[in-house]
Amino acid sequence: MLLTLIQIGPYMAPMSKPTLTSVPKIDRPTAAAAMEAVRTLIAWAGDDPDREGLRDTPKRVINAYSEWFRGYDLDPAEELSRTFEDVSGYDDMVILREIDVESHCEHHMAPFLGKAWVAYLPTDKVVGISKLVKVVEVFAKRLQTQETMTAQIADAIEDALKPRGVAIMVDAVHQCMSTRGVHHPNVSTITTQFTGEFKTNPSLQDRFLRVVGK
Ligand SMILES: Nc1nc2c(ncn2[C@@H]2O[C@H](COP(=O)(O)OP(=O)(O)OP(=O)(O)O)[C@@H](O)[C@H]2O)c(=O)[nH]1
Ligand SMILES: [Zn+2]
Repeated sequence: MLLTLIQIGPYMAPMSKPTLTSVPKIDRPTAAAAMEAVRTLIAWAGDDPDREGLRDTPKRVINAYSEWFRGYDLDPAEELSRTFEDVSGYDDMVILREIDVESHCEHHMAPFLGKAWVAYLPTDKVVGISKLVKVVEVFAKRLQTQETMTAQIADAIEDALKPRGVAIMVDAVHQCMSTRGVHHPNVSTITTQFTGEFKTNPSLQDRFLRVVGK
C-alpha cells in the first residue's frame, strides 16, 4: 500500500513516487503564518484571539504541534542503523510489549492513544530494543491512519534488519470517535501486520498473539 498524496495549496511541491515510509516534501509556512492560522481557528470557534487568556495560545499551539508532529523530521532508517551481530546464536523472536502510542488521525487531527506490540525474528543481527520504540514514535508523531502507521512500522523494520519476519499489533482509541461523531469511548481499534514467517507459520503467529493476549 502506498500513501495517497493529494496536491493541496501552495505548500506541496512536485515530488517523486513516495515509498511506504517516505514523507511529503513540502515548503513549510513560517511560524508567524501558522500562528495566524491558529488565531483564525479560535475566531472561527467563536472566541476572541486577543482576549488575555488566548493571547499566547497560538504560540503554545505551534509548540505543541512541534512535539505532536516531530516524526516528519525523523528518519526510521537512521534509528535502526546500529545493529549488533554478537548474540551467541540467538534466533528466536524478540517482542516489545505495550509501547505507548500517541498519534493523531489524519482525518480530524484528533489524538488516538493506545499500545503497540512489535516483534521480529532476527537473521544474523539484532537492533537495540529502544530503537524499535523510536520507530513506533517516528510514525506515531505524524498525521496517520492506524492502518498506515502499522504497515509503516513493519516496513521500516523489514527494510533495515531484513529479518525472517515482523509482527506488529496496535490497539488504540480514537478521540474522533470518543469525543465527537459517534461518541463511543469504549471502542478500541486493533490493527495487525505480519510479514515473512509470521505470515506463513500459524504457530509463530499464535505465539505472538498469546504474548499480546488478544
Ligand atoms: N480506517 C480508519 N479510519 C479512521 C481512522 N481514524 C479515523 N478514522 C475514520 O475516518 C472516517 C472519516 O469519515 P468522514 O465521513 O470523511 O468524516 P466525518 O463526517 O467526520 O465522519 P464521522 O467521524 O463518522 O463523523 C471516520 O469514519 C473515522 O472514524 C483510522 O486510523 N483508520
Ligand atoms: Zn479521526
